[in-house]
Amino acid sequence: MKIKSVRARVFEWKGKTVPPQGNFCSNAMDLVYSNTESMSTFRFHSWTVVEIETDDGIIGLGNVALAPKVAKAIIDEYLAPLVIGQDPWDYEYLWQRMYRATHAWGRKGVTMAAISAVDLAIWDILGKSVNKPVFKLLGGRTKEKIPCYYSKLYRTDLKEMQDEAQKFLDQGFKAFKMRFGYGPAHLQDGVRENLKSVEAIREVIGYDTDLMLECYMGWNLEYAKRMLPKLARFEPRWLEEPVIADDIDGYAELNAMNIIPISGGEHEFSLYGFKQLLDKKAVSVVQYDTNRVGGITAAHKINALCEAYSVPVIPHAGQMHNYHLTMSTLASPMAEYFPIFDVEVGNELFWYIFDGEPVADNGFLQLRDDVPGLGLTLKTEYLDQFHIID
Ligand SMILES: O=C(O)[C@H](O)[C@H](O)[C@@H](O)CO
Ligand SMILES: [Mg+2]
Repeated sequence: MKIKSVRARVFEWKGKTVPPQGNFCSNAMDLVYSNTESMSTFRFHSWTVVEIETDDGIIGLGNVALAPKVAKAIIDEYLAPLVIGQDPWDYEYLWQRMYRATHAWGRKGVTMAAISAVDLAIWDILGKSVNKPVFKLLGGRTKEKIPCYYSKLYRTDLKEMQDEAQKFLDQGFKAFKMRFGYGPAHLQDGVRENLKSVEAIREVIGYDTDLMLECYMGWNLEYAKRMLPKLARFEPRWLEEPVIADDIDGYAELNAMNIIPISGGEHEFSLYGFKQLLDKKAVSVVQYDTNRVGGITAAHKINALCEAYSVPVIPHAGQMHNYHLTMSTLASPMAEYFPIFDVEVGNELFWYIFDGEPVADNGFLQLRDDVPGLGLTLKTEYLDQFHIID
C-alpha cells in the first residue's frame, strides 16, 4: 500500500456564531496593553481537514485547528511531497522525515500541528486497512468506557453559569471545567469576581463532583501565587495553564507549592517538550492535544513517558483523535468533552465538520470496536455554511 495523494482543505465557518460576551475567558492577550481584541485571538472559526488517499482507495482523515491556512500551506508545500509514494505502515519513518525535514524552522507550533494532521490521516488509513479502530492498534481497550468531564462554563453572568452547570449535572456529568474571566489587569475586583464564580459553581455541583479551573495562560506567576491559597477551599482537581506555556519554571514553582495540582500541555509540542515539563515536575496533569503534539505517533510515546513519571494524561479538547489514545492508555483516566453548542469559541466546530464523534452518556463516552480507523467521516449537513479553501 502506497500513499497516492494528500489534500488539505481549510473549512472556514460562515454560519451563525454566538457573539463574544465580554472577557469570558482570561487569555494571554489580557496582559498586553491596549488589548481591545483580546477575545479575537482566542476564538477560532476554521479548521484544516487533511485527506490522504492510498493506491488501493483508502482515504484517511486528519485535522488541525491551529492557524489553519498556515498549516495547509506547510502541508501542501513541505509535508505532502515527503509522504506521497510511501508506505503508511512506515509511520515512524514518515514522522521522522516530516519532523527532521522541517526542523530548522518547525519543531513546535503550527509546523508540529501540520505534521499531526498528516500523522492522524496515516493512522486512520492503518486502522481502515486492517478493519480495526485505531485504539486497537495502540494497545486496545484499557477501560470499559471513558469517563469525561463537561468543558465549557465560560465566564458569563453567574446565574447563567449556574444554570449551565445544573443542566449538565442533571445529564450525569461528574466532573466540570470552568473558565476564569479575570486576571492581573483587573486588580482586586477581578480577584473577587474570580472567587465568586468558583463559589457559584460549587454551590450547584457540590463537593462530590470534580471541578477544574482554567486560566488559559491569562495570569502571571505573581498573580497565580496569590490566587492558589484563596482557591484551595474550593478543592479544585487542577488549575490549568495559569501562565504562558513557555514559562516552564513558573509552572514548576506553582506546582511545587502543593496547594492545587497544576495542569498544562495543550500548548506544548513533541516528546522533548513533555520530557522537559515532566523532568521539572511542572505539571501534575498532562494535556497534550494529538492534533498539535505530533499526531498519534508522538502522543503514544508521550503516554509512555507519562506512565513512567506517574503523571496522568487527560488530553485537551476530547475529540476522536484523543479518545483513541485515552481508551488505549491506562495512564489516561478521563477525557475532556465539549458538547454540541452553537459556534462560539471554536472547539464545538468539530461537531459541524465531522460525523462519528461519540456523544456523552451519563458522563461517559464509548468507542466502538466495529468502526475502523479513527471513526470520523466528513459531515454533509453543514457544508453549505463553510467556505472551503482547496
Ligand atoms: O482546555 C481547554 O479546553 C482549552 O483551553 C480550550 O480549548 C480553550 O478554548 C479555552 O476554553
Ligand atoms: Mg485548556
